[in-house]
Amino acid sequence: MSETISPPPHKIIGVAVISNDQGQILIDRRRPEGAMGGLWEFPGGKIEKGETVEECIKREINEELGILIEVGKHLITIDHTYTHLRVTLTVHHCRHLTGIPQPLECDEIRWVNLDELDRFAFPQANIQIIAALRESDRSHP
Ligand SMILES: Nc1nc2c([nH]c(=O)n2[C@H]2C[C@H](O)[C@@H](COP(=O)(O)OP(=O)(O)OP(=O)(O)O)O2)c(=O)[nH]1
Ligand SMILES: [Mg+2]
Repeated sequence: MSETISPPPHKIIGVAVISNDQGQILIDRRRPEGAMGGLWEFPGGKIEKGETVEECIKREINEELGILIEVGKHLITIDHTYTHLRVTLTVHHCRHLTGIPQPLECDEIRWVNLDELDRFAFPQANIQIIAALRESDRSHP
């Protein structure tokens, strides 16, 4: 009998690093159940058919947090393979426009300063996002 090895599922995700006028960044805590439960992340979700990454990010942020944002420059794209899952995270800088963020699909939301990010537990792939964010902050604070 032969066994076939299938590759892990691959999720293509648009991710927002949302800044406010105080220079803080919005992070959310994933619900305790399910994959990466309880870890903090930058809000975002799966790109739907026919959608650009910018459209996806805007839609997901409105669905998950009930706010409007402006999607700005591309920050970084990360391809990361977890034990049973591969993710491609396309991350954009975004600016908060209107609405108070609500935890509609997550456990908790916080506005944090860049130097506070180390206090929160993120998925492995986010190490590169946070490094890129610090780098971009150094070059244009
Ligand atoms: N939104 C977001 N997802 C991240 C980050 N880092 C990271 O590894 N991921 C992973 C976690 C998830 O597997 C995937 C995001 O997919 P998703 O939010 O659409 O899906 P999910 O797993 O929460 O839930 P589901 O809709 O598949 O049931 O990307 C991050 O900073 N933000
Ligand atoms: Mg999501």
